[in-house]
Amino acid sequence: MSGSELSASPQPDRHCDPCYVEALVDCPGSPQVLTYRIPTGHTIAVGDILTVPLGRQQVGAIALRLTPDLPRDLDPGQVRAIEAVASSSLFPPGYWTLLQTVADYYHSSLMATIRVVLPPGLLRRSQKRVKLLPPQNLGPEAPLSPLAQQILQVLKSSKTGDYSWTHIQKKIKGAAPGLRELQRHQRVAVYLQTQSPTQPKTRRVATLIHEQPLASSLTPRQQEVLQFLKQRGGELWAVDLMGSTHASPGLIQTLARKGAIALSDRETLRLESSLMAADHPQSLTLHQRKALEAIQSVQGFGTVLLHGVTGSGKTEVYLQAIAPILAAGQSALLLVPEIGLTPQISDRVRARFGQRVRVYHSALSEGERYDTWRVLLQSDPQVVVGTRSAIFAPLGNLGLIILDEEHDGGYKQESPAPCYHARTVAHWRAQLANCPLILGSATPSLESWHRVQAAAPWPEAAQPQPVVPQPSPAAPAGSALYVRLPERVHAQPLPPIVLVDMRQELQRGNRTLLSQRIQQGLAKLQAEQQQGLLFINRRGHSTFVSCRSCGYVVECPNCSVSLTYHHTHHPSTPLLRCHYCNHTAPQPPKCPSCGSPYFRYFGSGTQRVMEELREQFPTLRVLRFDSDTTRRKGAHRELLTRFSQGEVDLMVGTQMVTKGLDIPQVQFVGVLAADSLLNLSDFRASERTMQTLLQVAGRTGRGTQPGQVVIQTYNPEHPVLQAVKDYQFQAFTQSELAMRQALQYPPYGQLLLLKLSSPNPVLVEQTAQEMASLLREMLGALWENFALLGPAPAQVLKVARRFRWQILLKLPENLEATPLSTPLPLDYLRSRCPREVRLGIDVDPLHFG
Ligand SMILES: Nc1ncnc2c1ncn2[C@@H]1O[C@H](COP(=O)(O)OP(=O)(O)OP(=O)(O)O)[C@@H](O)[C@H]1O
Ligand SMILES: [Zn+2]
Ligand SMILES: [Zn+2]
Repeated sequence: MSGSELSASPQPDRHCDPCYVEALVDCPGSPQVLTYRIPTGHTIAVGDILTVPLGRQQVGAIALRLTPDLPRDLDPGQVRAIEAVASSSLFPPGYWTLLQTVADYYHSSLMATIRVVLPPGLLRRSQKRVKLLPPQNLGPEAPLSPLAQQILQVLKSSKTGDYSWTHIQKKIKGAAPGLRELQRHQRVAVYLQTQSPTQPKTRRVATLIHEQPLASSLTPRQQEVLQFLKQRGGELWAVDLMGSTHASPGLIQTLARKGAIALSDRETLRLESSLMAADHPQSLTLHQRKALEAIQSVQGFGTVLLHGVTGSGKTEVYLQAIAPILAAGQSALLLVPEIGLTPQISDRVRARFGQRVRVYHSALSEGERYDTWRVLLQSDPQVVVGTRSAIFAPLGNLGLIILDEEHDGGYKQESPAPCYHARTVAHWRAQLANCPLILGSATPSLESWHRVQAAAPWPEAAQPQPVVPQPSPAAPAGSALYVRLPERVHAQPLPPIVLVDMRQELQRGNRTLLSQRIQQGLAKLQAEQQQGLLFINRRGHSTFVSCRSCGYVVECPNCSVSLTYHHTHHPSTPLLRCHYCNHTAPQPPKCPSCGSPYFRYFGSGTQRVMEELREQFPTLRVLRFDSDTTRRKGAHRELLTRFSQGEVDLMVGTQMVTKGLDIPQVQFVGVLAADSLLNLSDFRASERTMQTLLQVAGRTGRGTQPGQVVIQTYNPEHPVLQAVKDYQFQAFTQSELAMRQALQYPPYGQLLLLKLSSPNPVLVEQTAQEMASLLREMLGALWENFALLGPAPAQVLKVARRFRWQILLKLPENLEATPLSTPLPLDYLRSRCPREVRLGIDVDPLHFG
């Protein structure tokens, strides 16, 4: 299997007999591919989880390849047989091709890919167990050796007559011959138990049987509880019934005794679910209808870039595109870039499709992930809503993939390897499933924009050609459609954007964080019963703390960055925290260097703004929404509900407030320091600024009133800010693309970042230099326009006591979603890397820190 052969492989032959299997074995330390014999009578398919012998242990393995022949160098006598198939049919067809493609393209191993993708514990060891068999009356029992009798004694001491083999071995030295003897005499059975990572969870369910049981009469209170149960469809979890009716467990028991209800334990899957009022498809606007038609015109694989301004009703288009897929018995995947967006979107999807909706993201517990995986494997049509890892959800019959906010950096995995981008993987997955891929955004990425540039906008475009699954993962040019939703659903105007020059504010004597315009906006909120959002690019209190007399800055002992001041609420101790390694220390009362008690706080994080708001607007009800306040499970949903129900006037937050919120009462959006977005030393800074600002602006004016956006900056003439002010997305994109082309940055060339780190600062620098010259030599011969930038120390040289260097490769071809045509000598580089130096590879990197 190689990355360039991307076609769904047919289900492997299940009757390969006799034959061998190459299995990826979960060896301690590093996984290996080993060959095993398949005992006659066993059938195995690629992807089955196996239990195989390794040394004296039984370990987990995944069947990778079935083969009739042994490799020459293996002696058939030495090849061991697999012990058992622990579970089969765990993966949909084509799934292994997808994983192999990911591993190849991102220069990672298949095992690393599997670890990122599969629910943890799927490969966990199965356990060999021994159990007593009931005595058989086959005449006089044969005499047993003392060793065998000893084993029997141990087994008899167990209530269930059953122990793990490890336990028996611990009790009795050299027990193996005894066990064989007992097996021969059919006194014991040896079996394998796969350790399910979690036990199935059961819950008590109450089911209505008789409203008026004949045998005995019911009290009014009991009738009341029954009525409630009836209204809710006749079946509820017992805890929910008690919770909603305030009935005691005793009352529920009585109802069961009287024959009015039945109580039973039912296995529950740990799946998120909430009761949703059902909703119905909206009648589409003209633009939405055209977009839907375009999507439905795609036969087989093809991409559709849905470019719809904020509030244009993209979600409704997604929902109506999903409906016929489900009706046809297929499943759909809907991805969002950030976990904070899953409650909002999954609520909307559930309201439409009810119980067929599953939520899948990495913050699920081990048990939840495992359970969801099990449910997804059933063939029912389902909708999976999730973050980037959900692109690997094991749906068999996939009919549609949608990436909402496709431009968002949250789709890129930073660590651990493989550093995949869900959009790139989505292309491959859609291709394998031969289904459409919708990329939706108000501010498409330059990558996606570039891809469809050649395509004329629908419906002027020529009818897209029927798409045959392509042998190469690159999207065939003919199947990329571009569809626009140019206006909001009720044709509301986009909110006007005002740039405020903070230099002038200072001249006028305003030294606070809030310009006059923002102050005015906030002052109106309560009076007019409206809500507002305040966006700050940073969390925490301030970027750093320094001594007023000597300038000393408190730094992280492990990383070369200053610590950030955190002060959640008043009586709590102010803390200094490192945003790289999470090192935390109390704020020192005196300067460690000169002893002065006076400190200065630079920058403006969410906490600092909260304090300033409290001083200037004491009655304003403010909510903080950032990664500090949303750490708890369920916190996102809770805070958003409080906000959407009008319990607060203003929400202050980081990136999280910029996306997805659809609340008509939001009439005001303030952006505190636009410059902090622009000044990132990254070639994508302009693109990201544009996207972030247009997204956050789009949160307002979604009701009947136009809304207002105020952006504070020290640099109002900046071309990006000017483009934002006039909503000149297209013009901006064109000029940005021209610049990228001139510099051969993506989407015109491909980047590859080699990241080296080591506790030894000298060694890591030396290794980086050596690798750079090796690469220059080897790649320079291959590509004329190839460029190697660096080696250079990473922006933050030291993180968690490791020194970091990097090498950036700029490769000339437009290779997004195409495995490199020329293999890089990365394995060779890895082999040249000293043990103390770690080498990480980031293909198509988004962050260069
Ligand atoms: N055809 C329609 N008729 C009436 N209301 C609609 C229609 N389509 C969408 N809406 C409503 O318009 C609002 C905005 O839609 P939606 O949130 O889907 O926009 P969006 O394009 O996803 O926005 P954003 O990119 O800003 O998140 C929602 O409240 C939605 O219920
Ligand atoms: Zn000092
Ligand atoms: Zn640190």
